[in-house]
Amino acid sequence: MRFHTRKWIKPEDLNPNGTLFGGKLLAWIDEEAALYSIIQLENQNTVTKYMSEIDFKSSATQGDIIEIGIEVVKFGNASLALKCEVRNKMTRQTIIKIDKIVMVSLDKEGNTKPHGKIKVEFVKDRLGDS
Ligand SMILES: CCCCCCCCCCCCCCCC(=O)SCCNC(=O)CCNC(=O)[C@H](O)C(C)(C)COP(=O)(O)OP(=O)(O)OC[C@H]1O[C@@H](n2cnc3c(N)ncnc32)[C@H](O)[C@@H]1OP(=O)(O)O
Repeated sequence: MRFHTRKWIKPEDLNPNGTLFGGKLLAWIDEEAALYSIIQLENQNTVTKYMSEIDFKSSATQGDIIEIGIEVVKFGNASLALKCEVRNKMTRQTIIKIDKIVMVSLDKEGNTKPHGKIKVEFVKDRLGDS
């Protein structure tokens, strides 16, 4: 799994108990999954369809640095299934794991649109040699 994004936990990210607010973390994960999928599928009209069980294994507190990892589970027809792990950058302790996030590629009318992708592509490969 590649951990693309790091976040520094600030006061505005905390719940009243002084630990990382779960909703904030889910918003970051959703954005990460959306951006990853938009780039992979080369379609800005890509939406979150499904998230499997969410298991908060540990928390984070102010000043912690966390990192968000995404890995492809499966390229479907219009869908892209991902898995996600968020961990503490320093301790490597897992904060959350989501086994399946399904993103779906849509057309301008909001109907599913086959994306035609079968494997992870890297931007450098798309640019070619020129
Ligand atoms: C270069 C950089 C540019 C940057 C540029 C930035 C642009 C900045 C834009 C940011 C964008 C952010 C986006 C954020 C993410 C949201 O916030 S998205 C908002 C929340 N999500 C929604 O509103 C989606 C609402 N749902 C829907 O509209 C409809 O359910 C959908 C998505 C059109 C799908 O309709 P449907 O009838 O279920 O379609 P269906 O054909 O049955 O299924 C489609 C696929 O989903 C799969 N699926 C359906 N249900 C399930 C399920 N329960 N479990 C698993 N898979 C399922 C199916 O198996 C199928 O897979 P494929 O066989 O095609 O591979």
